[in-house]
Amino acid sequence: MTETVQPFEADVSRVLDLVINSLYKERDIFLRELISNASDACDKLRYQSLSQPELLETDPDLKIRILADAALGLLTVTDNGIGMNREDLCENLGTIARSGTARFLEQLSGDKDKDLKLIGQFGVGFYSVFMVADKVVVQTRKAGEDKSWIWASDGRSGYTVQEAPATVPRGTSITLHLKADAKEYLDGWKIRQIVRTYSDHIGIPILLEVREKAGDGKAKAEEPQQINEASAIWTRPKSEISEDQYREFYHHVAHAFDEPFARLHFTAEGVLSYTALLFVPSTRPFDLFDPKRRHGVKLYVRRVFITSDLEALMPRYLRFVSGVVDSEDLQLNVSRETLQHGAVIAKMKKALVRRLLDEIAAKAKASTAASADGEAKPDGEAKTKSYEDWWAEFGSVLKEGLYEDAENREKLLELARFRSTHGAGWTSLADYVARMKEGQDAIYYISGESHTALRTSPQLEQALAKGVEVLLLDDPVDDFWLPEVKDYQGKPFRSLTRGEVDLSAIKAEGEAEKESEPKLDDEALKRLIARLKTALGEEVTDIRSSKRLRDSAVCLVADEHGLDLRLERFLKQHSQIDRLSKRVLEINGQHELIRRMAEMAKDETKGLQFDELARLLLDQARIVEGEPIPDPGAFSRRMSTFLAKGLAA
Ligand SMILES: Nc1ncnc2c1ncn2[C@@H]1O[C@H](COP(=O)(O)OP(=O)(O)OP(=O)(O)O)[C@@H](O)[C@H]1O
Repeated sequence: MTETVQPFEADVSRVLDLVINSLYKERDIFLRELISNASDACDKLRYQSLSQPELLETDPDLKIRILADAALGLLTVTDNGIGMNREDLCENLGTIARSGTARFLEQLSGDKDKDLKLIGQFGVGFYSVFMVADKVVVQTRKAGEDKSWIWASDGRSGYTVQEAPATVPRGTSITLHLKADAKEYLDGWKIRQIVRTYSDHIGIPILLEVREKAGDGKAKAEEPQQINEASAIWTRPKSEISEDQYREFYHHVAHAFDEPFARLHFTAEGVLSYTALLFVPSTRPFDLFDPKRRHGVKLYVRRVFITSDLEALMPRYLRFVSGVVDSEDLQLNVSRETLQHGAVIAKMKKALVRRLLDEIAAKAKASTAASADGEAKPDGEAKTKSYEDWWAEFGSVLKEGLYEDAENREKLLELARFRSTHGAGWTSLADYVARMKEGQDAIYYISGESHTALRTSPQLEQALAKGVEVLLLDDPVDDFWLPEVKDYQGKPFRSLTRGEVDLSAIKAEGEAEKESEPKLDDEALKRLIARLKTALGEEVTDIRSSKRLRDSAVCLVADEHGLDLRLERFLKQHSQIDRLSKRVLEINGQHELIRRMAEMAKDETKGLQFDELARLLLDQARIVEGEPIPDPGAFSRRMSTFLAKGLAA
């Protein structure tokens, strides 16, 4: 019975093209992908058999077999795991199920080197077989089902699925018709070398059988031999695991292909007994902000895989962590529901989070020490990322913990890095506090869309003149944790764009007071403010003399009890609020324009002109703040009128 060829989903075709054309030099990885999938399939079956032992049929010893048949030019990888039915085949091998795929494809630039790096991070899975095979046949039967299926494809036109004429053993068998230039994969030595390099961490036996072509044209068979250690890597002593083995295991569990940034491997004994082998990636996964992102930490109970998406095991803000936690205490047949709310998981989570944060802190410390040394790193270390570079990719996620996890807030604040007016790089809060000026009792910050634009905000003029450091917060998540966190080491966080800010108590050496310049006296200021209030009436909540401005004439700030300016804009953009609230307008009594306006305010014949100027001033403050001006046409007319007057004078 033949079936018509079904086309691959568009994404699959694109990924196939990329894989075949760009990863050519690394084609050994196809075998790693097949073994990785086979091992996952065995894990899934072992778990399901806990509640349905009959699924194991008469074949309970889970294993992976590789058969290299030189006479036929075929390489077959077989597992007796969970298997696939017709729907599984179409869904898993005809589409790309992974949620980040679309974003991954969007990020491809057409620049071969860059794309290669991306593909390396993404992982290519099953489709990598088409680098070495011009035809692939999958025979499979799902555990507990009678029907067997055959899926076949040349990796170009699409695929066919049909029911197999005879029942096949449970599990999946994938046969590659090797291309003429890929016959090296029939060599036992080559296969052993690939398995040693990439798949040595696999916890179930991998058996290899090689059939060579004998002189008489007939096949000469070798007895199948086990070619791996077949012990789960996390159960082995640390001293016996090489860096390469750790890395390959990380690639397997995380479905990632970067260097891990940090690793945690330990066994806890006592009230709770478990082993954890966890990894922190160095490159941000594509789907880090995808709500459907699969959870990265797998739960095992006494070496049996249980689940890979137990939310209770890792907090959301550590969703980039992947690896394995293997418990000795849990019941094997306990339901997911019970696990999710169980005390054992909660306790493990607490300990895991603490140790992970400590490990990241150790990385931060080592990275700072290394950059302070300024020594050239040995070759092996050159690849490791600095903590700051790592933070740039993962900081926004970790900062979610500042409002989600009050218990670890202190640790997270120590880990956090920010842009600030002190240099171009990142700073820690500890370093900020160490640099605070005499008389300074708060950590000043300003938040907005980009730290480069923030550097020239009028609201930080006084602070800059006094040498007071200001954090430049340009990550939207900052607006969410700040209201919760309030202080660091007893020093409150203080926004420069909200409420009244008075820096006069801060003593700063060599402070260049603008003493020489004339200043409006209190009386004149009061009068001007009253006059501005009549002109701008309903448009602002208040008008006051500024203690934060130095060079600019005006700026906007939010009410002490209102939302910070940027948070409000952010909420509006995301339709969480209908409109922005009214602002406070601050004026700089030392600015020439403000002084001239004070003069103008005394002259009643210039009333209309004053009103126009006041509106122009307010619009100017809005523009600097990046806020919309309500009537751009009127703004432009006023501007032209005053410019023309200025030129005529
Ligand atoms: N030997 C197998 N037995 C059972 N299911 C399999 C087997 N091989 C592949 N699959 C199914 O096909 C899916 C797609 O496999 P593929 O290798 O392309 O992606 P993946 O394993 O999900 O992720 P990655 O690309 O990172 O390896 C798997 O998730 C699995 O459901």
